[in-house]
Amino acid sequence: MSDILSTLAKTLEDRKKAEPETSYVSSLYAKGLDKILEKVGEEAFETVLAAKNAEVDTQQREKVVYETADLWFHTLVMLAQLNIHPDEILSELARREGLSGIEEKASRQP
Ligand SMILES: N=c1c2ncn([C@@H]3O[C@H](COP(=O)(O)OP(=O)(O)OP(=O)(O)O)[C@@H](O)[C@H]3O)c2ncn1[C@@H]1O[C@H](COP(=O)(O)O)[C@@H](O)[C@H]1O
Repeated sequence: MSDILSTLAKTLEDRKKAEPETSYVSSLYAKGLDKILEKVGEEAFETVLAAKNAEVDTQQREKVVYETADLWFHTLVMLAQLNIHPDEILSELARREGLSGIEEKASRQP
């Protein structure tokens, strides 16, 4: 796992013990899963919008990076709230490596 992802995962875990007044992450935990999911949905929408704009205006590229970072960050908060470590997602991606999406779909039970 990249260093930054690993460090962030640890920070998100530590924030479970912090006060909501002093930490944005703790304030999200305190508001609960529904609020975190609302943020994930909001950031996903903003990412899609930025990507669509970047298709016609290459100067919007930075906005895609910024919004995707917001989306990944809030997704990591969601995982932390559910006690799922990002390593589990990376392991799943590693498991799928080399497995063609077309073949995998064709092998699914009807
Ligand atoms: N990577 C991030 C990160 N990315 C985005 N954000 C915050 O996410 C929020 C999302 O922006 P919005 O404009 O949608 O938020 P908002 O309008 O305040 O939200 P609502 O009130 O509408 O829900 C902003 O407050 C950003 O500052 C982040 N906050 C924290 N981190 C990381 O998390 C660590 C712990 O943060 P704290 O818990 O705040 O110490 C930090 O050291 C960083 O490494």
